[in-house]
Amino acid sequence: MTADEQKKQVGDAAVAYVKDGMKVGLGTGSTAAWFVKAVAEQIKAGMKLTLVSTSIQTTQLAESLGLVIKDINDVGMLDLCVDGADEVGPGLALIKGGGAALLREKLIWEQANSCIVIADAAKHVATLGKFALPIEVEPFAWKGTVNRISDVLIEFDITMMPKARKKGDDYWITDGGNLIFDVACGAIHEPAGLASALKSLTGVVDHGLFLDLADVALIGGPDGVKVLHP
Ligand SMILES: O=C[C@H](O)[C@H](O)[C@H](O)COP(=O)(O)O
Repeated sequence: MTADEQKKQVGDAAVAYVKDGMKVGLGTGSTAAWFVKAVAEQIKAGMKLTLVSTSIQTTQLAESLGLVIKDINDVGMLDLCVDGADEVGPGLALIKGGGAALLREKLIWEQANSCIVIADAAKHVATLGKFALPIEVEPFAWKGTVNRISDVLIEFDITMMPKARKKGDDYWITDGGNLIFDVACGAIHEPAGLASALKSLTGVVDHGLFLDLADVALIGGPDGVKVLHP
């Protein structure tokens, strides 16, 4: 079973958690895209949902499928958010942001009563950190911010320095107008400590550690979908 088949498998499986009348957050990325497509099928079949999106990319996909995306500020608390991840670790601690959507994703996740992460089996790991941790940085005075990020990383025994994400020769700019730096941590032994130390830095808008946010993980694989809880 290919990774893409597993992504479809979990995107389809997540639809079982969606009930008529719910307010639902749509995640970003190649896995979440399968969920968006499955939701579009449900709506075609008559289900009524209020939908919000975690990125411009997802809004474009949803609208191309005929879905209506509402402004999160007009919707209030969500019943459910379904999104992909780059790594799913112990306790359903996650690394997200491989698609640079981490800030809007985290805002939507924090405004949802229940969050489901969907991923193919290769992303289920014993220790977070093989996937480079994305950090979203305010562009003004970014060099100083990156120096302070590097100091924090050293405190956590992470010796790899932040690397600016680029699109060709240009810096990658997020939907919110910020820069992304990726850190090849290797292994993150203290995710909670690292998360709060990074978040405390002026200039760090947010980072891709999603801790204590996922309520359920659906992990794809040849033996079917595994359902995990924190
Ligand atoms: O910024 C992007 C998101 O956090 C994605 O959910 C994450 O990168 C996983 O994407 P994919 O399903 O394409 O691997």
